[in-house]
Amino acid sequence: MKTSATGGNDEILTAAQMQALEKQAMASGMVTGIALMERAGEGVLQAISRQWPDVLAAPGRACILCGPGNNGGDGYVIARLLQGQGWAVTVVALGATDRLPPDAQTNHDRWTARGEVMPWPEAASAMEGADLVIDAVFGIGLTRPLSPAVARVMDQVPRKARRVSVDVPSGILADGQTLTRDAAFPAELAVTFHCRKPVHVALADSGMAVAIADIGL
Ligand SMILES: NC(=O)C1=CN([C@@H]2O[C@H](COP(=O)(O)OP(=O)(O)OC[C@H]3O[C@@H](n4cnc5c(N)ncnc54)[C@H](O)[C@@H]3O)[C@@H](O)[C@H]2O)[C@@H](O)CC1
Ligand SMILES: [K+]
Repeated sequence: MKTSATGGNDEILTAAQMQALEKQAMASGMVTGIALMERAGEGVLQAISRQWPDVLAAPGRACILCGPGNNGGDGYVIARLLQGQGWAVTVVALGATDRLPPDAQTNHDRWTARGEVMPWPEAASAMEGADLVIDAVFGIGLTRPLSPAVARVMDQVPRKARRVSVDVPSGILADGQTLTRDAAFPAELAVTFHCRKPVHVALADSGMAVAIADIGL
């Protein structure tokens, strides 16, 4: 199996088990959600560097697709970190950006102090010519098939770009059940957190690179 571990461990947790673990860690005061989100964003960049050592060394143009939950929050962290490394970053948001969960909202607001957020209908033009496309649309919170408007964008992701999914490729359920619409982000690399979720085993077997980022849980 092509698992390039960047930390984490060998267990496999379902989405519900992972959510419970994060909740417990935050409730115990061991870590805050905002710290976990920052580590998640940093972990994705570290995993990209390990997968393709040349990519981050030569800043280019990145497009980050951000969803309505905490997976989107990770995307806003990545946008800020990439911009700090000299990348030209375009962020595209799915849905309203004033009703995000608190940690995602904080990172959205940190991003908008630095750059713009484009609305979802502009996703295809925003991705055009990008060297790196990051999928932070849905993670372990996905519960149903992508809407047609989201599925269409997944088909338009430029294949010349390096394509990275945060946690789980959007459109695929972390626990591996099949959805009625099979559109999903065409990731080359998926970077998950703490440990793999059930679907990462099958994704790695199908040839996708899967990295595990240690977020200190
Ligand atoms: N503080 C935290 O909770 C952390 C969360 N992390 C990230 O947060 C992700 C989980 O975040 P969330 O639980 O907010 O969930 P997601 O961000 O995966 O999904 C957001 C919301 O989208 C809605 N949804 C589900 N399927 C949909 C569909 N097909 N179309 C439209 N809307 C749909 C659901 O209501 C869901 O809550 C993880 O995958 C990981 O990337 C990491 O940042 C680590 C810390
Ligand atoms: K994702």
